[in-house]
Order: sequence, then structure tokens, then C-alpha cells
Amino acid sequence: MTRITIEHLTKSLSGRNILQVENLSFESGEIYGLVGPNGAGKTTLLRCICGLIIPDGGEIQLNELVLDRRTRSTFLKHIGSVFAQSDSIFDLTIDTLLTEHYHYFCLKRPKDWHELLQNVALEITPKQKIGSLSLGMRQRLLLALAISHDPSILILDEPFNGLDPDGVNLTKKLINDLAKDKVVIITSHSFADLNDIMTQSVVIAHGQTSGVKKLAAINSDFTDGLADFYREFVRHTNSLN
Ligand SMILES: Nc1ncnc2c1ncn2[C@@H]1O[C@H](COP(=O)(O)OP(=O)(O)OP(=O)(O)O)[C@@H](O)[C@H]1O
Repeated sequence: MTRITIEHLTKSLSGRNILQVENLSFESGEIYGLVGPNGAGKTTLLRCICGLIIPDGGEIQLNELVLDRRTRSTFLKHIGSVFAQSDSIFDLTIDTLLTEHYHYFCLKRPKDWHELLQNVALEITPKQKIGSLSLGMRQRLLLALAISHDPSILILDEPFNGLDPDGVNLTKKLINDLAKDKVVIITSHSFADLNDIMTQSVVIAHGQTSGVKKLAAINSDFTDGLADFYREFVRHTNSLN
């Protein structure tokens, strides 16, 4: 069983409070849909969990392991993540990207990269430049990399962006298969896609989070399900800010 626990997490950027998360926890076997308006703090929260942003206060724990400078590299080995694509990788070949990825995470590079790409139905050669791939192909490549070290936590920021319907379905199937023994956290503005795969949801607005709620409870408590759960929490935080 893997559990991520977050307590009293705060982060300010340019003198503005971006995150104030009191208590939040995520467990393996569940797919969490993290939803919130643009600029609500979704990516910042996920980057904090991945150790890519250092919070100003509070604590993030993976089971008994507290995330700090000393434990960060151990923490990273448990996490697979895909964030928005940066243009800076476009000039790299796939081969270089793989080398840099495994070096950064201090992991052994798998011998068979064909197998890696088969997981996401990609047919590409290692000498190809990242920039020559379509947006959807790059998404699949980054997902293949994220899951290649069998992480216990999978963090996907907008994983359906740029994917065609086959790519969306393949990603959903992969996520479903992987979720059996992992913590999966996904952000998306597509409630339809989230409704297809998530088992629980949490709303974030103005850097504050709602309680985590099971999909079945969301659908029984709110007429319009996730959309109402989202609207109600956003309205609540708007009234406080
Ligand atoms: N480097 C930075 N410096 C200052 N402010 C920042 C920085 N990065 C993000 N922010 C601000 O932090 C807030 C949260 O941004 P974040 O990207 O986490 O939101 P989000 O919920 O992921 O949004 P979206 O749905 O648009 O992707 C935004 O108001 C953003 O402007």
C-alpha cells in the first residue's frame, strides 16, 4: 500500500499565495481527478509532490518518508510524471532524452527501448528528433518514460491534451491497468474523460483544496456530478477570497 500525505502545505510565488493545502491524502489503487479553474494551483501542487518545487511550509510524506532535500532522490524513484511539454526538448533525439531521463532519476536505462514504446503503441526510431514527432506522439513517449521504472505514484498533468480519440482511449486503458497498485493523480479540464477513469476527485481553487470525494458519492450527492462538486467548491472559495 502506498500513501501520500500532505499537511499544511504552503507556497508563495512573486509575493502571492499560490497554495494553502491543509490536509490531503492519496492511496494506491485509486485514480484521483484533480480539477480546478485555470491558475488554481494544480500544476504547482503536483510539482511540489514531485519535489520539483520546494514548498515554503508544510509536509509531504510518502508512507513514512518525509520529502526534503535529503530524501528527494529516493522520493523521485517512486514517482512517474508527465507535465506540459517544453520546447526545450525538441532538439534532442529520442535516444538522448532516454539517457537524460534515466540519468536524472539515477535509474538504470532499460536495454530494450522497443518494449518501452510498445506499451504506448509508438513506432519511432531512437535517432529521431523529439521535434519531429506530433504532439500526441510526444505525449505517448513521455508517458512511456514516466511508467518505465514502474513507479508507485503516477502523476499526469493534462495527459489527454493533444491526443486523438485512439490515443485518449489507449491512455485511459493504460492508466486503468497501472492504477491497480499505484497512486494515480490526473489533472484535466475534460470532466467527461475524468468521469471515465477516476475513482475519486478533489477540487482546487485559489490554492485551497476540497476534501477528497469518491466518484460514487459525488454522483449521489450532486445532481450534475463532478461539474456540481467543482462549481460548489469554486463558489465557496470565491466567497472567501
Ligand atoms: N514561476 C511563477 N512565478 C509566479 N507565479 C507563478 C509561477 N508559476 C505559476 N504561477 C502562478 O501560480 C498560479 C497557479 O499556477 P498553476 O500552473 O499551478 O495553475 P493550474 O491550476 O495548473 O492552471 P492551468 O489549469 O491553467 O494549467 C497561477 O496564478 C500562476 O500564475
